[in-house]
Amino acid sequence: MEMECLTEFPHNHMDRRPRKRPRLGWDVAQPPKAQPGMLCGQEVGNVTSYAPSNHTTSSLFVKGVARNGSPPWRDDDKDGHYMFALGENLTSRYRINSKMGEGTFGQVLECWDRERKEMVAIKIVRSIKKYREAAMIEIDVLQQLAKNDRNGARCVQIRNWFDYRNHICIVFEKLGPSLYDFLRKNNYRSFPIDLVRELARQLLDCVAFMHDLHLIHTDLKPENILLVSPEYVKVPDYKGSSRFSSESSYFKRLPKSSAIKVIDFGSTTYENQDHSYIVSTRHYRAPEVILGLGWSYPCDIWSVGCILVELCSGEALFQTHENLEHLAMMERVLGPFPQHMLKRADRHAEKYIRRGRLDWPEGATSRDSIKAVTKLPRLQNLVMQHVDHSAGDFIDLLQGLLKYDPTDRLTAREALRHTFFTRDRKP
Ligand SMILES: Nc1ncnc2c1ncn2[C@@H]1O[C@H](COP(=O)(O)OP(=O)(O)OP(=O)(O)O)[C@@H](O)[C@H]1O
Repeated sequence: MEMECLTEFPHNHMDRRPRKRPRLGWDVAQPPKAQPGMLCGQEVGNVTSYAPSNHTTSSLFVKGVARNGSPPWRDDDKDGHYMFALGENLTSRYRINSKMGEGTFGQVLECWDRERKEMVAIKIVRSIKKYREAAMIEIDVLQQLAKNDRNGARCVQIRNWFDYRNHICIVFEKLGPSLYDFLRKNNYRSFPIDLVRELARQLLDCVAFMHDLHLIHTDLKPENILLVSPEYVKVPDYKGSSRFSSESSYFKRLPKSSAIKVIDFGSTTYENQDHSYIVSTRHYRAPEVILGLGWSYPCDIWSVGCILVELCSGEALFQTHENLEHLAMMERVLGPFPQHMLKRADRHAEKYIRRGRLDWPEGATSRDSIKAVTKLPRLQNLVMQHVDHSAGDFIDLLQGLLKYDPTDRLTAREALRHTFFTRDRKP
């Protein structure tokens, strides 16, 4: 089999399913006030020496500009994002190399750490009170995860954090592309089932680890699962190619290593907190969240179920932006909701329910919406379209992860004992 080995996975973010806001270029505002890089945080992990790196010596200045110091002060953009130029410093310790991503909380920059002599990923949180506060909770969670995960193999490792010009900055080990980046670059081709199994095992292991610590991630999605390495191979793939296909569609990419880590603990919550508000990114949101029934650990398990279907089919399972359509899609793929869940729906969700059943298709907003729901296959058929072997085990696992009633849903530990993982498979 012909294989081409490549190393770099580009981080460009054009997306036909845009969930992250595309960012425009930054402008340069320049009040003269230059502020030194203020390092208020603490080194995290097994680094023994820590020296604040906010001092610069005259030898580092070139024509009055601190080569190893901080750039002149600039205003943030209107959303509170930090403005930067590639190549300049973020404190004297870190040099900005490229932009890796952006989310609701801020931007993630690839930076060179002069002290540890390695590339790191730094999340620069927006200078807005609620995001700063959420970042402090994320730091707390990251430190707790690091303390309990000795090998640091499941969750991204925090290296350091500091408060710089009113932006909380969290320094992470640098990881590779997200599973979503990978699917997108692969023209949304599915992953082979043996790879899905490896990814599923690690993801469930991470979720079980977090749940044991009484933590609920609440935002599991392919964007928040990163491959550790950017390396991939190209293998021939003639499935679905036509004579009009471009050459790239005859090949598909496969990661060289299946190792993954979970990121983004900005929405992580403790089990004993109030769980009535809306959580999760739409496509991965559990029915109890939509129906306002309250949620707990099982909402992560539902997200894992949706993610695994997406990895095996290449496409998000519930591509919708609307509650009633979303619930109707669930019924199409998984069968009718239990009456007792619809009866308990809160006041906001009552409008989707009529005489004890979902108000569908009567309540649909358009014909297109009805079409989008009707074209969805049953779960079994969807999996059978993409999986040749292990389909039975995989379907059974998914049915356990996607149980409507959260109390019936598999726990992460139960899922790890499922025959999809344990059955002896001779090569
Ligand atoms: N350690 C890392 N290594 C490489 N890339 C990273 C790392 N951490 C984050 N990224 C990239 O930056 C993006 C945004 O990161 P993250 O999800 O933590 O930000 P966020 O603002 O909390 O996002 P969200 O809007 O999903 O809450 C990720 O999708 C990923 O592409």
